[in-house]
Amino acid sequence: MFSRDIGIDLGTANVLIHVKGKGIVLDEPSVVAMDRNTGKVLEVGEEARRMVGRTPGNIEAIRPLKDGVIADFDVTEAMLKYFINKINVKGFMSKPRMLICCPTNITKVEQKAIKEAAEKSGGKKIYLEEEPKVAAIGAGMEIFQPSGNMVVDIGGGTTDVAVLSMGDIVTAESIKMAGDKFDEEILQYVKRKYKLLIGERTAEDIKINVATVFPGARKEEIDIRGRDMVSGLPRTITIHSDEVEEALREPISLIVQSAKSVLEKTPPELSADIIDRGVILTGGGALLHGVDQLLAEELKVPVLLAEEPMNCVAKGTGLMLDNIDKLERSIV
Ligand SMILES: Nc1ncnc2c1ncn2[C@@H]1O[C@H](COP(=O)(O)OP(=O)(O)OP(=O)(O)O)[C@@H](O)[C@H]1O
Repeated sequence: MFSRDIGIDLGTANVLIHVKGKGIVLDEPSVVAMDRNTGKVLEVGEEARRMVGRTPGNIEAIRPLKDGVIADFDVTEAMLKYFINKINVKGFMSKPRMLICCPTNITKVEQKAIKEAAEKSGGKKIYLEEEPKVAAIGAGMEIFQPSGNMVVDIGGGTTDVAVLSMGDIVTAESIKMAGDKFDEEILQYVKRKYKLLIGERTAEDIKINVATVFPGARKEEIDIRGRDMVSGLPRTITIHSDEVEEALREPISLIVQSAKSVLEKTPPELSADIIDRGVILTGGGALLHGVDQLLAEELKVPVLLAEEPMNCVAKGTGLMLDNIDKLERSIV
């Protein structure tokens, strides 16, 4: 018999759904393709992502969550319902309880709206939880002990830095600098340096395949294609790791600064624990080459990359659902 509780990581870049007793059952990009004229949803998730930058005039591929906030609420609601229905085609979950992790900076009105959307998708009771806390739990940190744990969660839209103790956030910061902005910086760099226009997907390929943020730590190169800004014709160039390191130097320094400022506000006893336990990196952006090395050098504490960093929040919702009856009192 299947359990009825589900956990949802409603991310800027990806949505993951964890069903109690089954694990992660859905992992899809947060993209919706719509017909501009009729407002009809055409595709959701991976199929819609393939269309980004390749749609004809009447079709639009939308990312409804941007910069860690909900940019288009109706589309977010449609996407959430689509994914919940997708995992529940056989109707095995009637009236599940849902634990949803959504961007940190959303307003009370948006929180209420997400709850309503989840209720309309069949949820019996909806809980919302803060992302860094769930990411830390999913990364295996013992956050319920009276000791300091620090997590840096680098997603698509936001980076959340938090120090947790006894199950709660002690100090935290959330900045709108994460994976999407890295792509944008790479795109702008190629435009400036080579007068070549490239798409978001190409910029992401560069980031994943050749980028590093630790000077000299990676020596790769990749051929990329785009449109020459002068001739208007397609052109291929080769881009090297060192160039991408230069392009990402400023954006990554904002993440380093944010982590430093959280450490500066952390009570000394907890700081001492962080020296012993290290900082844990979660989120897809944590996979960016050299982030762990750079943070370790700058913060002067050990920095460890979580196992499967992109799944930490979804795994964390699963662990929280195991204790949901105990947690009911403490979460919204
Ligand atoms: N190997 C990699 N190297 C660098 N970046 C990567 C890698 N793999 C994935 N990413 C980036 O991780 C980001 C997505 O991470 P994740 O799924 O954790 O975000 P999210 O939870 O949807 O976002 P948010 O937490 O901001 O709402 C994307 O920007 C993606 O390009």
